[in-house]
Amino acid sequence: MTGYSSKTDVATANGKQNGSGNQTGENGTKPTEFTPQGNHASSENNIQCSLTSDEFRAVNLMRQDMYPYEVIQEIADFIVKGSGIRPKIGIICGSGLGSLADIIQNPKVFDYEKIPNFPVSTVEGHAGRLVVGTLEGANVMAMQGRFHFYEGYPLAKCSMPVRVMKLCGVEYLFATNAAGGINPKYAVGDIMLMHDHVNMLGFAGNSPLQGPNDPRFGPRFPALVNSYNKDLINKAIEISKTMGIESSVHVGVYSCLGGPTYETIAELKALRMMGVDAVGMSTVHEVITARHCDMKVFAFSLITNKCATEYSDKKDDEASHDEVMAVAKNRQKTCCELVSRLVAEIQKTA
Ligand SMILES: O=P(O)(O)O[C@@H]1C[C@H](O)[C@@H](CO)O1
Ligand SMILES: Nc1nc2[nH]cnc2c(=O)[nH]1
Repeated sequence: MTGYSSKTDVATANGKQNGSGNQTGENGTKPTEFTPQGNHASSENNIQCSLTSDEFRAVNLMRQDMYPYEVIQEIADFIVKGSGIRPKIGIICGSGLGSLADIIQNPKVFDYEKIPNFPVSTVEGHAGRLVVGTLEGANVMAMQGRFHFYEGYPLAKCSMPVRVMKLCGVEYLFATNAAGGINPKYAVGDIMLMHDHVNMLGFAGNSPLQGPNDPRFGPRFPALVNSYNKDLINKAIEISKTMGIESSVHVGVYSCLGGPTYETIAELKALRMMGVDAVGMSTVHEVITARHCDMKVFAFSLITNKCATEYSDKKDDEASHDEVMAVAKNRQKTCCELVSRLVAEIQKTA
């Protein structure tokens, strides 16, 4: 694991304050040094590496998997001061659902590259911007672009922005995603309100909460049985009725796999046997992180493709990111309306 244990490590990992690599860490050890040729060498065991110093820093930055409370606080302060807004609701836009952030009024936009210590988005359909403003009179912040495990980011890094949201003042997390429909009753374009999940990455021993626990965020052993807020699910169902889309809205179980491959038929059969209705590559670690710090969670999947669960299913049932993006684009108006109306409900009762 490439976590860091001191502030010196934070600086090193980000190549910011420690660019020369010449500082001594809190534990007295010298961090990796960068030679003038661009190669780096450990002063203690003289390990040589063919990466240039910039490449080494980039890899380090990507693998950085622990963010101390103080670093998260600095990022949150940067956003709150820069926007002049303390958001109450945080929205994570799924693949192709970036328009959820476009409906925010009086937006203050932060490119991820310009936010200190923030990762960058590498996936098509994830713009890589944080948008802060108002929606239906509520202060909100939206991630137009999330981070996935398959991009090479550790889970703690994928969901680090959720902790930033928390320290910005966010009480409600709205997490959205594009997902494959496994439940045979689901059609492409349907919306599944998440009421539970199966954490496949957790089964494999991976968690965003792995490593030392900071009790300022939450407890060592958080319970997850009530992760998806029932009031918000019920409100969303009511809203779907007023929108006339209730027949295409379901309540179901989501599972996140590591990706970037879509699933084999045997895997999809196994997931179905486990009670999974929709499968994707995100959200679960964000929800775990949000529940750990006691945020209320609402999450939904837009079903962008139907998963083949029988070998006799047609060959053109193969998933593709182009299809995912196209379906999300088609359904973005409906998703935006659902989100706005739910935000309005929360704001009404505030
Ligand atoms: O960010 P989400 O979970 O919405 O994106 C899904 C999972 C992969 O990133 C991508 C595959 O098409 O869509
Ligand atoms: N894992 C996974 N992620 C998706 N995202 C959109 N569709 C799918 C899918 O079929 N499988």
